[in-house]
Amino acid sequence: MSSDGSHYSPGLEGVIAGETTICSVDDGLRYRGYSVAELAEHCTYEEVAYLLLYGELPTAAQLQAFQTRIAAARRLPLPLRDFLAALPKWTPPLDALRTAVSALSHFDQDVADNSHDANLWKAERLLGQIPVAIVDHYRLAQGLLPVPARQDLGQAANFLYMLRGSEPDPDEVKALDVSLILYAEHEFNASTFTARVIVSTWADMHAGITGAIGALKGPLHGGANEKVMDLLRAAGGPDTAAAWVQAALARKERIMGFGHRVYKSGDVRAQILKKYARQMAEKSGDLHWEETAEVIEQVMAQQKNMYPNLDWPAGRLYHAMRLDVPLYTPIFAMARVAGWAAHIIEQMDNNRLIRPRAWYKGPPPRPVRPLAERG
Ligand SMILES: CC(=O)SCCNC(=O)CCNC(=O)[C@H](O)C(C)(C)COP(=O)(O)OP(=O)(O)OC[C@H]1O[C@@H](n2cnc3c(N)ncnc32)[C@H](O)[C@@H]1OP(=O)(O)O
Ligand SMILES: O=C([O-])CC(=O)C(=O)O
Repeated sequence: MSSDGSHYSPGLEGVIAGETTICSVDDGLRYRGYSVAELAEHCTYEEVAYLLLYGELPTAAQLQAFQTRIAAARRLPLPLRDFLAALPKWTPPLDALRTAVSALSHFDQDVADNSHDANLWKAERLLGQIPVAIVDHYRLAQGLLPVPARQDLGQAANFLYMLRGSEPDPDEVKALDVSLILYAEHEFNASTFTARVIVSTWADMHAGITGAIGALKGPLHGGANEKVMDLLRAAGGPDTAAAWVQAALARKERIMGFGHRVYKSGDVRAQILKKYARQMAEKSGDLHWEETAEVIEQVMAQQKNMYPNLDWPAGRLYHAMRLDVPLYTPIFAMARVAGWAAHIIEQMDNNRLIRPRAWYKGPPPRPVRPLAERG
């Protein structure tokens, strides 16, 4: 293929860069053929993670065994916990998680085994370890002792339990669980594609997921959910939000939580999670930010024909649940690890090195002048 740009699409927009059986975005969002709306209504995050990794929804016995294996992995090697405690207090939780996943590779006996089975074992262990890494680091940074994980709780409930050290509220567990399901997978998004590129060199699961967390950080991708509350606070309230967003658009600012590379007329996940964000705000007795968000949605639709993505309700939901903002992108990572791992396994099971070409726009061929002749 020539490098003259005839196949070039900036940002790879619209380019089919691989095959997958995990997720489709064309006919509504589906994981392995199931609509996310149905999965969010009828399943738990663990059922969905099993579906993504193994290709089918689990039977009750398969789910029980899967949950037991994940729960058994819910602890960190002590040297890693000590290292997390030693990080500067201002270390962003997502950066600490990226470091933790990289460090976990040194303690995993199967790190160099890229077989299908070993990749599944490593994925299950990471499903158990990642929430612990997030919460242990968070508590240690606040001078609090980590709370040991519970074996009897699902991912959402155990996360809230470890964070607060108290029995989690069932409504909060359900809302967080739905957000984890909706965040779990999304085809060839930037972080998943990063993971696939990394493992296409025959690196390993931990390398792929460490890189994926790095890619997730940016505010054009996972980092957007941490910007939502800043934006709402800047907008002030329902009475000032329209003028604020119009002025922000006039300044050519991006409204975080709006727009999407694939969805140009709305993201079904944002509709699903909006209901939970509102319910949780009602429960907290404060609808101020829901009402402010409503005004911003109207202005964005009218003026830009642009609609919310999943990060928009997720930021508000987590705020209504009294979670600190720097935990929001780590929660995205804790959910997306199922999708990342499924894609890593799919890539490695049928691998070809991912190595595209670039359209060269630099200087034409020219001779090297010896150092003494330059200047
Ligand atoms: C779960 C997720 O990770 S979803 C993504 C989360 N990210 C965000 O919410 C960040 C805000 N959104 C954005 O920046 C974008 O919509 C993206 C990056 C998500 C997708 O954008 P792309 O498909 O690459 O479109 P692109 O960045 O080329 O933007 C096209 C035009 O729309 C504008 N635009 C895109 N998103 C927004 C936005 N949120 N607010 C205002 N304008 C926007 C751009 O400024 C650009 O305008 P121009 O043509 O006048 O320069
Ligand atoms: O698909 C994308 O570009 C971004 C993403 O991860 C998502 O929407 O969940």
